[in-house]
Amino acid sequence: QDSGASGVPEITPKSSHGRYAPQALHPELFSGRWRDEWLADGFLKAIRQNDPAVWKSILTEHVPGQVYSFQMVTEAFCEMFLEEVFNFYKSGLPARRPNSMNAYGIILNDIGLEPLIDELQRHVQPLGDLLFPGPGSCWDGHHCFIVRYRSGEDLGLDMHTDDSDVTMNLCLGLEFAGAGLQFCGMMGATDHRKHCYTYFHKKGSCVVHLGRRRHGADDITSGERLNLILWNHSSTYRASDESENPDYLVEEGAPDPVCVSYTHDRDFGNFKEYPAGKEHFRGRGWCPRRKMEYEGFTPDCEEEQAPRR
Ligand SMILES: O=C(O)CCC(=O)C(=O)O
Ligand SMILES: [Fe+2]
Repeated sequence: QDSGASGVPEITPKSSHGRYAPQALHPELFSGRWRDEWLADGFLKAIRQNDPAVWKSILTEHVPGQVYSFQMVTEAFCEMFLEEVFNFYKSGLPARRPNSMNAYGIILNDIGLEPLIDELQRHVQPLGDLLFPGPGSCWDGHHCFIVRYRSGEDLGLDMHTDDSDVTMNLCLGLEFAGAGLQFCGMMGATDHRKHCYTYFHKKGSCVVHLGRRRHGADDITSGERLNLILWNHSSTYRASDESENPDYLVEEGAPDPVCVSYTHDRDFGNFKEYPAGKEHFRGRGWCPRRKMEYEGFTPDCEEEQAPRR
C-alpha cells in the first residue's frame, strides 16, 4: 500500500460494514435490487430477453474479440450513486483502499453495497459467457471498488493487469478531460507492451476486457473522475490449466512508450521519466521476465533487485 507517500490519507484496515447503511442518503441502493429506471434501456432489454443477439446489439466492439463497451446505467443513476459515495466520504467512516495503486478509492463491499453488486454481476453474467467463455463463465466472486481522480490526488493510473478474470469499468462522472484508457497486449504475449487501443470514458458506459490485458489510465487534464470497477472472478476458470499455467513468450521488440509501467517494468526509464515520487520503483520491476526480453533490451538500472515474480 502507498500509505507512506505524502498526501495520502491514513489507510485503515477495517471496514465500515453495516455502519454506513443506516446513514445512507439513498437506502434503495442497499436493498440489493436494481430498479429498472437505473438501467440503460438496451441493457434492461438484454437482461429481460437474454438473447445473445440482443446482447450483441447493445455492444460496441473496440478491439475485435477483446475490448467492448455498452451503456449500462442512466445519468440519473450516476448522479445518485455519486451522491452516496460523496456522503460516505463525508461520514469519516474508515474504508480500505481497493489495491496498492488506488490511494483514494473505496471498496463497495465494505460500505454495505455487496448485495447490489452481487445482483449486478448476475445481470452481466450472460455477457461474460458470450464474450469470454472461460474467464467470463461461472462467476462466483467479485471485487468491486470506486476509483477517484482529481487535482492534488491521483490523476491517472499506471499500466497494469487486474487480479480479475473479466473486468467491467463503469464511468460515473463527474466532468473531466483527458483520461484516455490505454489498452496494450495480453500478459505474457509477444505484444504485451504494444499499444492496441485508446478508449474514452463516457458517463454511464461500461468497458469490458480481460483482466490479463495490460491497461492504464492517462492523467485527467481537468475536472474529476470516478469510475466503478467490477473485477469478476471465476474459480472454475482459475482452476483450469490455461489460467494456472499461462504461456509467457519472448517480447517481440521494444515496448510502445504508452504501454510501459513504472511499477512493473525493468526498462521504464529508457522510455519515460519516472514520475515525481515514483523514482523508488527503479530497479524493482519484473517485466519483461528474465530470458523473455526482446532483442536489444537493457534495464534502466544497473543494480536490479531480485525479481518479485
Ligand atoms: O481509471 C480507470 O478507468 C482504470 C481503472 C483500472 O484499471 C483499475 O482500477 O484496475
Ligand atoms: Fe485495471
